[in-house]
Amino acid sequence: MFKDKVLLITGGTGSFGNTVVKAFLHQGLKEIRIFSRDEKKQDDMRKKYHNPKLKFYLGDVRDSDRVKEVMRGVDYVFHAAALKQVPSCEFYPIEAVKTNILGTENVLNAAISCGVKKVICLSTDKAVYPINAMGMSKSLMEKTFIAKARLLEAGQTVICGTRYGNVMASRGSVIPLFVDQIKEGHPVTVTDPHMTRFLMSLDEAVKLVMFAFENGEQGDIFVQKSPACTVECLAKAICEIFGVDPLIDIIGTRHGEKLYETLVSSEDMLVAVDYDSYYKIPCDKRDLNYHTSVNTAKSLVEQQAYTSHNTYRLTIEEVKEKLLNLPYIQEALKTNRGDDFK
Ligand SMILES: O=c1ccn([C@@H]2O[C@H](COP(=O)(O)OP(=O)(O)O[C@H]3O[C@H](CO)[C@H](O)[C@H](O)[C@H]3O)[C@@H](O)[C@H]2O)c(=O)[nH]1
Repeated sequence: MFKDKVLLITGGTGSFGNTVVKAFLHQGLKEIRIFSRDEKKQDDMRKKYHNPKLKFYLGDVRDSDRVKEVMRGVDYVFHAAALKQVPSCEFYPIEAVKTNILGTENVLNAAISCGVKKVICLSTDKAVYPINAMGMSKSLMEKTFIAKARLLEAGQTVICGTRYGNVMASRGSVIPLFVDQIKEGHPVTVTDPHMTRFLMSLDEAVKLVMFAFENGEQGDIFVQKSPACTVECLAKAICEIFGVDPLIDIIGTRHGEKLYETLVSSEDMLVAVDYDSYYKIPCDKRDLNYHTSVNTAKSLVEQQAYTSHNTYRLTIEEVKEKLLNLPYIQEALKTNRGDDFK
């Protein structure tokens, strides 16, 4: 499917981009374009892979002209560029609007006008019943691509999306933070021990995008069924892996945080299609003339949302097993054995 094709990854120097590149660089693609803002990260990636099929383009999704230039000749887009830290978006919400919503609109407009075959937009569980600026901006990103998808005709760009839970050990997230705190001999800072988050690995995130890529039709959103754990359980599991006694500082919930996350809302569960490991939330293709369309909408009966509180809850042992499979943790354990941290 990828043979001789050009793939563009926006925000491609991040954890997701690196995992995709590792998985697809030797899969017969003609070119993988990495579009991102940070020249240092691009240079690091260039040196790391040292492969002529990997092309780097500096720029920002906020700049529509630049996005158009980079889009020429592209077959497929994985749109991962985003502001994704919850607390920082709370302080600078308009920055989240510019990158996550307007940036997405630029990417989609350019993709449609350049005849790109398919775009997969990466979203998050925080876009469902959003209470923080990051989630709200991602929710509007979803609305933006669904609205565009609804108007596109057969043969035009297909736009669909994926929603993730927390990707374990992604940059700036809690797992590397806890590991650093342990290495420095500090207590781990837990916001609320009872807070739950869906856990998925980067490999699973890439598999989800590939599932969406292979199965997605106009406006679909795909979600991976994922287990969850409490933050306390995660903190204890990491301490045990590194052989230190769990020293926990409770710091309280940060701006914009929820006790639990929702991957599929109660309303979307009514229409969600079950694919064993995934849910597909199809696009409601009706237009505004509701009185003329055949009524395909389901009545709003109470349906349980799919949340990190009601999904499978991992035990400490199970979290440890998942952590030990992460290259990040394996690397951290290689460089420092437990006794170094005490
Ligand atoms: O010092 C800290 C920092 C965080 N946490 C907790 O750890 C959990 C995970 O926190 P992260 O900062 O790793 O992740 P968030 O849930 O805030 O958001 C993350 O998950 C999102 C998907 O839901 C996006 O991928 C986003 O980019 C990513 O930061 C949260 O319950 C948080 O309260 C702590 O206990 N202590």
